[in-house]
Amino acid sequence: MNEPLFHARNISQSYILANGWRQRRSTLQALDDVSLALHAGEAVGIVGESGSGKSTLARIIAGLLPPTAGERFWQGQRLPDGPRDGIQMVFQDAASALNPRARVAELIAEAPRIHGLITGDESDFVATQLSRVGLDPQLAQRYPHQLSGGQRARVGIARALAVKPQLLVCDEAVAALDVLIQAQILNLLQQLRRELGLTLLFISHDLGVVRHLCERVVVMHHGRIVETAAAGQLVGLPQASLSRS
Ligand SMILES: Nc1ncnc2c1ncn2[C@@H]1O[C@H](COP(=O)(O)OP(=O)(O)OP(=O)(O)O)[C@@H](O)[C@H]1O
Repeated sequence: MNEPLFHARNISQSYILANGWRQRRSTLQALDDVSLALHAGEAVGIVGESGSGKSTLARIIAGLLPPTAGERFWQGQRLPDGPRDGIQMVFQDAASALNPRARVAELIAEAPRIHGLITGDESDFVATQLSRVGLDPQLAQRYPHQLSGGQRARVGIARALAVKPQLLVCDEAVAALDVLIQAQILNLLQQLRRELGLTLLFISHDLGVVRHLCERVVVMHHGRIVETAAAGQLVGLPQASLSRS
């Protein structure tokens, strides 16, 4: 197969914990030598029980957390620590991920403005981004608390896409939504993936959600990748190993 779009190689992550009143320190190994390659245009799911390291890996891939060990590559070139426009993240709880004091227009326009990606009128740019995720452009003047959960999730996706990423990392992006809205957001992600040729990394504790969207599924357990399979082949995986503890 050709060069992956993105490659995380031998990633490990330890967190230092301060325990109790004596502040004794201990180390928690959240990721242990994880490698993952993503090819352009594919949708890969990561499933695993609570605490298996999914969010830690997502944040490292997105450059929001420097790993204790390991390297990231973009089209074969080693990436320095830190975020980059080509990789964006959509978070579980759009309510807390979106600045409550910023209007939707500002939430969407801020990063592309800084990166010089808005060439014409800024409100037209925002309207286009909102329409693309199925939102009425008039919502641009609202604050996050004036939106429904589903609308906030769409704003979170619009904000991530506004800087034209090639890789979208979704960390439990639909977990906080009710089932009907979840299905709508999954369909939107599917449609955007096709339209924009996105590569998707979709993290969830729910195998059903992952199978809806992804061709390939990676299973994590105790900070390691223990299985990689085509999504359809994971039908028989014990649900208990995926449920939240
Ligand atoms: N900032 C942090 N400081 C210390 N420990 C952390 C930190 N973030 C995560 N951990 C620990 O690292 C391990 C992996 O956590 P992580 O959130 O990556 O797992 P997860 O699979 O995403 O879990 P969940 O499905 O519950 O979100 C857990 O034991 C967690 O308690």
